[in-house]
Amino acid sequence: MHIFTLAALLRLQRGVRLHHICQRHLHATHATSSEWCVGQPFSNPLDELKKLLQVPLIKDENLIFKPTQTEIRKAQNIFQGNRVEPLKGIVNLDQLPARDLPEIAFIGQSNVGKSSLVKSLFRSLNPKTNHRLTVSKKAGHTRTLRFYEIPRKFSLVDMPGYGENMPEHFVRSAEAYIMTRQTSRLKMTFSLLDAHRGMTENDQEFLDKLQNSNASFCLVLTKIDKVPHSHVLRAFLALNEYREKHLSTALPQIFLVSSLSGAGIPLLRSFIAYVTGNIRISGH
Ligand SMILES: Nc1nc2c(ncn2[C@@H]2O[C@H](COP(=O)(O)OP(=O)(O)OP(=O)(O)O)[C@@H](O)[C@H]2O)c(=O)[nH]1
Repeated sequence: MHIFTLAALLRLQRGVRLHHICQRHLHATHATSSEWCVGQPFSNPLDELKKLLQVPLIKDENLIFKPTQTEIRKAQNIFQGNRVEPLKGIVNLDQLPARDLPEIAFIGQSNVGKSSLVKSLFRSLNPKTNHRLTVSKKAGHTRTLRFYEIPRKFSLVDMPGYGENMPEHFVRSAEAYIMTRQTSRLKMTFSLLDAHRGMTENDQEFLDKLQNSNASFCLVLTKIDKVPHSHVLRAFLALNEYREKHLSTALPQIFLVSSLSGAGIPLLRSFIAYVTGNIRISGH
């Protein structure tokens, strides 16, 4: 039986030192991006990583968000079957949208893949959004808070990145939005980290700020297509260990995604639909 509830997850802390276990039990592998189970209606890339370890990757499976295929399809319909309205980018918080919708924010180092992820969540059936959401190899491309609204359901907020080419207004725009908006509309902040680069000092600094702010946040490893599974596993375990030691308010679930291949995207859509109150998940 699932015991997953958001409130319960926020209280949970576990003390497993998986990183060290990993060093002893990791199978050598050169599996590549194409081997993530992208085509399956429900596929959590974490399931692929489990095959690389001889010990459980997750101590308590009950903590993992596991929607049914019907629930995943419902979430899919919300993202792909509705009109998406890209709003004008803002920098000043007094210009925040007035509409009373739940909001979800994506934050992370510049170039980590925030815009690509938002684009991937809405992909294909919304050509207008695809057109308006631009990505770039150049770090620091996104300069403003950009809201993508599904009317009457929720808004996704793409943010400028911290680190290289960070806009000078970052602290009073992006950071202030996350720290203050959580008391009203912001339901979850997704903190993105690059599976290829691993966690950087900038990431640690920002995650520590999130922890101290009591924001509801969870971690996402991006670009999992870019490196072998063994590399993703190491990045996952290092991040999980940091979470267990330092980020007691982060949700235990770490999402793995590739905006390029689509791996992990249906699961993330379901989670967003769930935390914004747009679908119910059985047993949770
Ligand atoms: N291989 C791979 N490349 C990706 C993925 N997601 C993003 N990228 C690439 O990474 C670069 C940066 O992507 P963006 O989505 O613009 O990153 P961002 O975090 O919004 O960047 P800033 O606007 O600089 O903050 C682009 O060249 C993307 O094509 C992914 O899942 N896999």
